[in-house]
Amino acid sequence: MIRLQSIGVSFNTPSSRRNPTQSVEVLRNLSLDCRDGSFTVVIGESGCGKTTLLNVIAGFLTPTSGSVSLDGSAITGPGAERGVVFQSDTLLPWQTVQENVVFGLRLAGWGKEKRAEKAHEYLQLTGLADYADYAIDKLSGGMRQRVSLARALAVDPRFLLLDEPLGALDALTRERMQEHLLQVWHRSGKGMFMITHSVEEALFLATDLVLLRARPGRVESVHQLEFGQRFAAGESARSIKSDPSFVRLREEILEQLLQNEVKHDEVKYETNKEAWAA
Ligand SMILES: Nc1ncnc2c1ncn2[C@@H]1O[C@H](COP(=O)(O)OP(=O)(O)OP(=O)(O)O)[C@@H](O)[C@H]1O
Repeated sequence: MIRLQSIGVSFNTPSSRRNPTQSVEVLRNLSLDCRDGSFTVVIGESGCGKTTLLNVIAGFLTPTSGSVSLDGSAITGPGAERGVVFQSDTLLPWQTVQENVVFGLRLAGWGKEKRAEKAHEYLQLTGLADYADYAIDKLSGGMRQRVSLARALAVDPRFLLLDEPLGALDALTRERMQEHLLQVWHRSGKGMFMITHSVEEALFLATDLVLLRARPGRVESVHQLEFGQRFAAGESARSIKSDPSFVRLREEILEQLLQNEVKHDEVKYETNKEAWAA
């Protein structure tokens, strides 16, 4: 289990001559548990500290206060047990799909045959088995994100940390990718920690939906959900997303996010209403 205890993060901002040591508090007293095999999704207004939180878990950033641990051992830097997938893929365009997927294994000294075996396993899991020899630049955005997912999974992490992995995709591809993510989560048994701006996506995927409140970033509420499990058990995405309990919760959370935002900025309320609902 990944455990965040009373995390605080402050950044020194570009200083003025009058106030050379200005610091901005981004996260305050944030505690959260990410259980093995759970699908934790974090949502909250822009700038509330979601990526900062992911960076703390990934070990890219040391918190100013508090502690972050994996099974009781302090996280002090990046580690193979926590794979990261970013919004824009970081694939090597001159290599094939398969070469990209086994990139980390090659660095770890795996032999050719074992690499091919692993690649096959994860290309199957992400629905890319027929594209192993394709060049990266011949793939669509959704396929590229699936390659990123397969590459992160191939080194067998305990947790996958996903920073808005579907944010750059068109609406239809995004829906398909949500389903893919749930299948991968269900079949691989990995713990997922994901950031999104879409309330519907968060509700559909999460077992643990975390709402962050901004300035400074802190946990507002955590919802235990089972819509994703229903999809994994065979119910269709459309049936789940149109279920009255899903729609009601979507509206409640949307309203909560908008209320939080309006407290900061009256104008934002109207302009952001559509974006949240996307
Ligand atoms: N290295 C840094 N130095 C100074 N300020 C930073 C740094 N990293 C992030 N911030 C600030 O911390 C705040 C939170 O940023 P973060 O990227 O974590 O928010 P977010 O919720 O992920 O935002 P978004 O939804 O827009 O991606 C922002 O105000 C940002 O400007």
